Amino acid sequence: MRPEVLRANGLAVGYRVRRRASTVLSEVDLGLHAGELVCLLGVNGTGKSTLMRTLAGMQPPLAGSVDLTGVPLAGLSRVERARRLAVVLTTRIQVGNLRGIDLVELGRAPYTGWSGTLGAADKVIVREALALAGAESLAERMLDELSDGERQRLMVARALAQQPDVLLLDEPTAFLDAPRRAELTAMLRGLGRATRLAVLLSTHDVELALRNADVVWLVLPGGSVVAGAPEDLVLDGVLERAFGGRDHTFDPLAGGFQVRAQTHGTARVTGAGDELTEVWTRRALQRCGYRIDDTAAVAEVEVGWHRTADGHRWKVSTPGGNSEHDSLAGVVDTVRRTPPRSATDGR
Ligand SMILES: Nc1ncnc2c1ncn2[C@@H]1O[C@H](COP(=O)(O)OP(=O)(O)OP(=O)(O)O)[C@@H](O)[C@H]1O
Repeated sequence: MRPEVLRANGLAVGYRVRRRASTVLSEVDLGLHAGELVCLLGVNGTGKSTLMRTLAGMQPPLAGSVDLTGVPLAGLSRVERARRLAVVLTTRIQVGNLRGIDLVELGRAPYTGWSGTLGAADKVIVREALALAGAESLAERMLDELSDGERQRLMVARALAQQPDVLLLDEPTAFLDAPRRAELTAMLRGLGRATRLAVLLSTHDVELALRNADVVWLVLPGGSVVAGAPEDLVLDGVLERAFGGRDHTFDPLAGGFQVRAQTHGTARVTGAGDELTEVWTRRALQRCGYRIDDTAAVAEVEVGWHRTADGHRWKVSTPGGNSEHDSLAGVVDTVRRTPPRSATDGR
């Protein structure tokens, strides 16, 4: 069993407003292990940032305690804490006249003493951190000239330069484009495997978390947190309960969210032998508000396809007649012109 590097014991997190406790999450009993990538998921305002800040020692717990590498966090000095735990928050940093590398070098502060002078070994660690975060090309750039995503990568590099046992990141992918998000998540996962760094990151990117996390901590409505393998949380229906809403639903087959569209009727998809075309044909029909049921006795829309020399050709049957198309845009256009079920009822 990998050693536990961070533990929440009966933790309650929240705020004191006019001396009254306002609890956001309670009875949090969770452990983070060396080398593990844990993603913290939950809908807006459920307490992810509050939990992160409490685990990082940036705000006091309302009850319970946090242990860092087996030692109560509350008993550690700032320097001892900074050598074991690094935090990356989304709050915009106020930067003066600093280059990228100057920011990353600040990550060595817990090791350089009062002088802040970096030795040769510190400089190697800073360069390594820049490389790991994919931020080498940003080293000489001025911080106030960088995009949010570029600055975020430098913040991750600064945290890595701290050489912590535990890395906490609050929505680190918020400012990143999709490839950069996937890249950063994969890098953090790889880092855990290579260096035994334990990473806890909060994110709204559920699909990315499901594909990458070793464990998901899921904040449930009502203020509790459950932990489990991502696949188990999907199969148990817990994820749908946490995220499903009036207007959207979590599709456990696709592993993603769908708008709960008003159903225009039923569609049958009859093409076969080309999985990719099948998936995107189904998605196009769902986007138009159709429920897909290939075995339905009655369907308002039927779509089949076959390969052609330069692509695909789709055949569409609707109550209005049959048509053929060279693209899914043509299919969607035709299907959208099909009256919804209520209008065709009683024909
Ligand atoms: N300083 C504060 N004082 C009192 N209540 C606060 C304070 N900061 C946040 N809250 C409340 O605590 C709850 C949890 O907020 P938190 O920011 O932790 O949620 P979150 O899950 O991180 O949200 P999001 O996904 O929107 O970032 C919210 O109801 C919020 O209004």
